[in-house]
Amino acid sequence: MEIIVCEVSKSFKQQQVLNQISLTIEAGRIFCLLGASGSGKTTLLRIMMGAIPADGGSVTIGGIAVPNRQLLALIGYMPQNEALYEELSVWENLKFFSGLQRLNWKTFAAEAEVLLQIVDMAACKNKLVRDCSGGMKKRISLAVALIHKPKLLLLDEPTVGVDPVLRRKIWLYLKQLRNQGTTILVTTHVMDEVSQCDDAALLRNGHIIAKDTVKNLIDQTPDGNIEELFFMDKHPEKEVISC
Ligand SMILES: Nc1ncnc2c1ncn2[C@@H]1O[C@H](COP(=O)(O)OP(=O)(O)OP(=O)(O)O)[C@@H](O)[C@H]1O
Repeated sequence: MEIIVCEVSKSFKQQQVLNQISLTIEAGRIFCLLGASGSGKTTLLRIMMGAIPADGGSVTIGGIAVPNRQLLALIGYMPQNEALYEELSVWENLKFFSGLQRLNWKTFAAEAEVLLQIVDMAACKNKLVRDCSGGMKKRISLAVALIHKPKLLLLDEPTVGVDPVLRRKIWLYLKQLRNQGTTILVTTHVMDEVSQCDDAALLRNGHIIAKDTVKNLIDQTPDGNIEELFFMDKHPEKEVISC
């Protein structure tokens, strides 16, 4: 599902976080939104799915203007801070969220087993979420976002705190989903993650300072390090103080 972000702006009180952001995310690609902590990645993601309103501009997903209740059924959202029920087990959480998406039992059970294997939580499926570690909660949250096989995945820093072996497994799975036509948007401030993606946009001081295929972005740098593009920004604005 193609996402078109058109001149989106957002301020919190006096602080302008997003300044007329325009961006097209092509369907069936893995797109990375890269920016420092506090640069507005989560804010943009939340506007894209209609969780918070923009002050100006518009977002369409698959040609439908956001916010739209029907669209939500097609989106899998993994927030940065897990929104799980601590008093329920891992399995019960998956069951609860699949119920919101009206999955029947058989479809749910088959999909849940597969996802728990992928995020390496199959052996802990009866554990209460409150007894899980931060990294485990992250993995459960990813499984929750995927349970209804969404056409669009919005993943806010999905692999933070995940060990390298599992991270590789998760990326392999995301690429498999991409190959089946799922559009995936991930935010990160970790450069390594960008290389897993097809396209990337760099967010700085409320602006997109570069956007292209990851390959083309790497080719623009002297040493193959996309991070360099932040230093090569030709229009550095006054640093935004975010606290
Ligand atoms: N509801 C809110 N009220 C006030 N300020 C907010 C709110 N949400 C976000 N902000 C501010 O907007 C700025 C951007 O925050 P955001 O969470 O979008 O950044 P981010 O790039 O996702 O950061 P991180 O990588 O640390 O998660 C920050 O300065 C943050 O404090």
